[in-house]
Amino acid sequence: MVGAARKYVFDFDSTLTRVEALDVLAEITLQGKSNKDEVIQEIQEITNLGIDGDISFTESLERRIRLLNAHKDNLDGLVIELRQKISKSIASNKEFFQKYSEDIYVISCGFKEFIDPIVEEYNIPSERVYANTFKFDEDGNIVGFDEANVLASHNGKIECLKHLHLEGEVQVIGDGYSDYVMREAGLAHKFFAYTENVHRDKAANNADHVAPNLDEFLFVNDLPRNLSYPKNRIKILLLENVHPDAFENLSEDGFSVELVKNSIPEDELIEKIKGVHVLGIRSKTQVTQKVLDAANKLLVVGAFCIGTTQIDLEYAKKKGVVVFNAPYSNTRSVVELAIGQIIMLMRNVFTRSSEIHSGQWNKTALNSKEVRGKNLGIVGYGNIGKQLSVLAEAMGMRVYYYDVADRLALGNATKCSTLEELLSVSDVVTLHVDDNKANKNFIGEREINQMRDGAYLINLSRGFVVDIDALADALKEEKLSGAAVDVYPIEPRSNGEFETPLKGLSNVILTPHVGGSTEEAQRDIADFVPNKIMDYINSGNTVDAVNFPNIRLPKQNNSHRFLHIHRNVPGIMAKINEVLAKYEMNITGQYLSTDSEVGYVISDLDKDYNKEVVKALKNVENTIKFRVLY
Ligand SMILES: NC(=O)C1=CN([C@@H]2O[C@H](COP(=O)(O)OP(=O)(O)OC[C@H]3O[C@@H](n4cnc5c(N)ncnc54)[C@H](O)[C@@H]3O)[C@@H](O)[C@H]2O)C=CC1
Ligand SMILES: O=C(O)CCC(=O)C(=O)O
Repeated sequence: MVGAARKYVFDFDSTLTRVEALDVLAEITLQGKSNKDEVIQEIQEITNLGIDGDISFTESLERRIRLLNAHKDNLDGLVIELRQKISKSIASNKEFFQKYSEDIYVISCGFKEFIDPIVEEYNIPSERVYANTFKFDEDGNIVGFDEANVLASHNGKIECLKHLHLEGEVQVIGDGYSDYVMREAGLAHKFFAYTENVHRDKAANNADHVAPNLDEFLFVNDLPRNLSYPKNRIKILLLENVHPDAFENLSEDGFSVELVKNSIPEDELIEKIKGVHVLGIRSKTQVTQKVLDAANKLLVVGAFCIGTTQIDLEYAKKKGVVVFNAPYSNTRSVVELAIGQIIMLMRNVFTRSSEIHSGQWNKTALNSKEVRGKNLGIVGYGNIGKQLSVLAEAMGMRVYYYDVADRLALGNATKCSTLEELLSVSDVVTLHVDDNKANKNFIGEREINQMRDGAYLINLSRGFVVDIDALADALKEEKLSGAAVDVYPIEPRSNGEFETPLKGLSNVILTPHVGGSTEEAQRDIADFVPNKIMDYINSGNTVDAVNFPNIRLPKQNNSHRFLHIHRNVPGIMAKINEVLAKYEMNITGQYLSTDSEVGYVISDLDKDYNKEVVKALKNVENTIKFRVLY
């Protein structure tokens, strides 16, 4: 860690706090006034003009104080509000302020009356806070400010810093141009543009370093910090148009997120994955061995869907890459579409509709049937199959199901012991088997021939499950009365032209893999998967991972957390603890979970650690990945 000679000069508004204090004061003083919104907007505009140096600071201050119409009594309320609005990463790094208090200064064009009580809690005494002071009249109204204070004048921060005669390297951390000018004037050695709350181009473009939060500032200076690796340095790549909430959730937590609309082919992904820590995909992107080999930083893959066979799960595990999916978020959406398709097929609705679209009136009951009393055959009685079973029974259908696993029958559903049995009794067969590659061509010519003449087939599972040419032949030969297909053996990476042998066939409902594409499902996925990702990145928890031993260990205060992923060979745990003992680390919590291939251990340890221990743990034989969390 760096010696105490360096001095740190912090701005207050929008740096130490998330807000501009005078804006908050305006909210308080203008409460209930009819022109509140206009006045606040005017104050904000004047604030920004002053911060960016477009009007003189003195002018900006005078104009704002006039508009504020504030009283001394309003200041207590302001301090209470500001305490709630400390910048997130400032609040989580209190330790730095406590340890380096003697070297920390606040130079602000705000007011000591509200800055002092806030920074006092961060161990910064009033004598190291340089700011303006208010003028009050005898009734306590704020009527102005001390004009003699250099900070009330344009470029006052330069004068203030000059008078301080600070020794050692001086670093300025602030969001505005008025902070940068101290560096420009040659009084500070470095300027960090602080963008956690507001990104001002003028400050960022002139900065020696842009710090999206205090973690970044502490990281580049190798100072004590809450997170060993700042979140803004964690790169997340989200493909296939995942719901924008996912971007919001992950960006809000501080990660650097890139959103790409479509899926990308293997050769492009091999390039793009370099330096990426988290990859988010849906069903199209293939995460192959080659992609995983190129992924030099990859920690997690989030499948924003149910299916995960597009990812080489075993190889990912071998590389220490954890995979999460959203096992239930779109279940109901698929079920509702299946229900709709059963009715539409049996009533021949799409045929009747197409006729009218082409200018033909054909009122007929021919081949139009109620679903009540008909036999529905569900193949794959998992989450989707079971829910469909319940809804179909509520419509009066008789449900039969077949599953390779032993599944409890819901309601009055009848279990079939073979696929053939199910096919022979069903008026409608609907496929909900999982995306296991062993299910390729599971329904082919032979199986279709085992179906009842005039039956219907629905495939909402995966395209490769059905031999699509055999299905097209059966429809053309009128062995089947209709089909609904949502998934295809080969699907395009992005929206555009598409061809299938089923195109143009009568009573065939074709949809572009939208079984799970409802607003509700996509929003739920965009909440569920990012939460799993954040839980793993921030805490190391792997509960609900699809390819990894599951662990959850509650966060402990005043400890460091080490995550160690290793090949599951005998004696590794002993070796890890041997290293920890050698470096006199006190273990305050430890949890190991293994499967046949890998072991994953989380260790919580006493506060301070020697950096050599990190090297030693990485060097333990059979280590796959090692990460210090905090
Ligand atoms: N069209 C779309 O947009 C969507 C499609 N899906 C597909 O639906 C599938 C099913 O989803 P869930 O019900 O959540 O999965 P699940 O894993 O809960 O259920 C799948 C069931 O299929 C059974 N199964 C697997 N192979 C079988 C076989 N050959 N014969 C009989 N049973 C077999 C399994 O034992 C399991 O009970 C997903 O894997 C995915 O491929 C899921 C969501 C959206
Ligand atoms: O909507 C998607 O991206 C894929 C849906 C799907 O097939 C799944 O969840 O497995």
